[in-house]
Amino acid sequence: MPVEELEDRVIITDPIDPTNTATILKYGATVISWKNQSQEKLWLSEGAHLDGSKPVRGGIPLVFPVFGKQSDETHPTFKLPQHGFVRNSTWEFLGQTSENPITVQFGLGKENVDPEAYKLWGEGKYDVTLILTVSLTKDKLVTSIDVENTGKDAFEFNWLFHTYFKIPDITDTLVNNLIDHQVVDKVLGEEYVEKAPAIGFHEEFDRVYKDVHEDKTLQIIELGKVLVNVDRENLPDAVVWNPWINKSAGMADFTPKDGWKNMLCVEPGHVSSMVDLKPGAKWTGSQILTLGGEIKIQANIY
Ligand SMILES: O=P(O)(O)OC[C@H]1O[C@@H](O)[C@H](O)[C@@H](O)[C@@H]1O
Repeated sequence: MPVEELEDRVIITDPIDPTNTATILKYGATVISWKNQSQEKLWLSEGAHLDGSKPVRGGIPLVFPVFGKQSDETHPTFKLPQHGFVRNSTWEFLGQTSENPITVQFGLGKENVDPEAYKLWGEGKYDVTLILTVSLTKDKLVTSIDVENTGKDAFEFNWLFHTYFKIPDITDTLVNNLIDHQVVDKVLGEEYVEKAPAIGFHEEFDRVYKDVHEDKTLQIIELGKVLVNVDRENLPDAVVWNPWINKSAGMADFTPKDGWKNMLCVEPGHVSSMVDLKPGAKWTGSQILTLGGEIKIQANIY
């Protein structure tokens, strides 16, 4: 069956090769598994809560309308909890929209969000409709988000696909094509220009790369082999995160405790600035994940 709807999740299967599947939890519309030839490509904590009691630690949680915790106390998103309210709301399964590539959609409106949480966003005056489209082919997983302002007031938001990749060993892993981009280093509390042609990992890592041109493919490379290519449409920023030893130890839902060795978040988003959406307007952003292929080196020519 190419689309199987269970009570709490939807499983999609590539009609050409049934060893390619994706599982989307209705809670948060979180993609919790992407298997290619039966091999899992996303990292999911063994301690992740999948029962709707907490945002999922792993997979592809969705971040909206605020990334992190807003520090500007005058902004209408400032009261919201870290990463907003869509990762912890239950989305509606809207059904299948295409057979090949197998594609499904999930929707979220004000009525699906806990009213107490919604009130924290601009005193609850905004109206928004979000549609998540998930599409799976042989070697690709595409997630696209449509944000529509269905209310009378303009609003501003961040968007982020908080993607956790499963990797064999973080110390053997590089991410390329971020050279010469402005970066906010949240660990050092500094902003500078990235000078490494490929970044490596040997301690806690939490950086927001700003305005990375869309033509840049971010490749996760392990021992000279491309694991996955991360492409983006309308998502100018990329967060790269690994909590390492101490941060992982402090997260109750992060298990096994040495799981940081086998995960890396590369997160396409619109987070260093906010999207301003007028009443009636619509905005779309996509994350395109493609497995394998050649190493591609791209300098900052923009
Ligand atoms: O624990 P949370 O809310 O899921 O956030 C996880 C991480 O998400 C990343 O996107 C942030 O850059 C990190 O600073 C943060 O720690």
